[in-house]
Amino acid sequence: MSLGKYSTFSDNPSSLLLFLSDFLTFLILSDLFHCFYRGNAWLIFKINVSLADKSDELNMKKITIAIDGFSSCGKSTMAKDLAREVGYIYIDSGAMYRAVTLYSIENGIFDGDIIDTEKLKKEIGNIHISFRLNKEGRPETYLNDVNVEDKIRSMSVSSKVSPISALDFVRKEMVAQQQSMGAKKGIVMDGRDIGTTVFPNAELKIFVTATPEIRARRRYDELKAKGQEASFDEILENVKQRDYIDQHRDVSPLRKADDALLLDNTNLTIAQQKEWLFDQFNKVTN
Ligand SMILES: Nc1ncnc2c1ncn2[C@@H]1O[C@H](COP(=O)(O)OP(=O)(O)O)[C@@H](O)[C@H]1O
Ligand SMILES: Nc1ccn([C@H]2C[C@H](O)[C@@H](COP(=O)(O)OP(=O)(O)O)O2)c(=O)n1
Repeated sequence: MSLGKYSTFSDNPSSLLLFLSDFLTFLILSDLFHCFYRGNAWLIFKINVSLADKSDELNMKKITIAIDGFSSCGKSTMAKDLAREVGYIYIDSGAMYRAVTLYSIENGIFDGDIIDTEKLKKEIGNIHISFRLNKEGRPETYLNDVNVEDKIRSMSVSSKVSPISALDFVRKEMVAQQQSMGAKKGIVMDGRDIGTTVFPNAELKIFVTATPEIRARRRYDELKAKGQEASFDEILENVKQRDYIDQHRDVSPLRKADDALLLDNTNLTIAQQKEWLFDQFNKVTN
């Protein structure tokens, strides 16, 4: 039997070296081939996975998320976090009622605590509210193209916003604007009536609550951190008053939608409530 060029090991010992060197070359080449093949296979796998990811992204069902609850319990904090992470639009519906209140204060619609409803009704069409991202990517509220983000959080607005938001024609206008903002889904909106009136078919509804004292403490800390004048007792009183007015008004009173999940975050940190909300989002979307 011919062993070709290796047939004469015994005759020529150098042929053994030749055989070993060829064998080694074969091993190296086969290893290289393997690496190359596996490398390409890995690359193809990665391309497929990322294409699948992309198509998942493109086909992913966008949902509507409604977060309602009592004043100052952390609704917008959790809503903003979720919206940023999942690439949804975030709308603070309370900011819209606050902007209408600021407009009313600045345009002679208030006489003390009395509201000139006829004047406001005539002017409601002149009130244009929009949200724009600031340099840090956080949404800020604009009233007729003027940034009013800080002004609308002041105590003078907080103390007048509940009666303004109880007016039916104000609510009708705001709800219409909110519904058009959420027409394409992929939105997180927080407020008082989002799960009950604005988006009754929202796929995920959350109702947040915490004790009035802890909510007042959170708001107090926030105002202090911004360097604004604040009295804890005044804030606590305002929180309680607004809870009452918001729950007892005729139009869209604050209440938990039957299909909303209840979250009492009195003893939760911001990170814990964020994690809880993400879990709920994943349950609905996966
Ligand atoms: N779980 C929490 N623990 C402590 N502070 C919180 C928590 N959630 C929110 N906050 C803080 O409380 C304040 C009110 O929160 P915010 O999200 O504006 O409430 P809401 O939108 O319900 O009025 C903010 O300063 C926020 O940073
Ligand atoms: N969807 C909404 C959102 C807010 N409101 C009203 C009731 C609230 O007292 C005011 C202010 O809302 P906002 O969410 O800014 O109030 P807090 O941040 O919780 O203090 O607006 C409402 O009636 N309906």
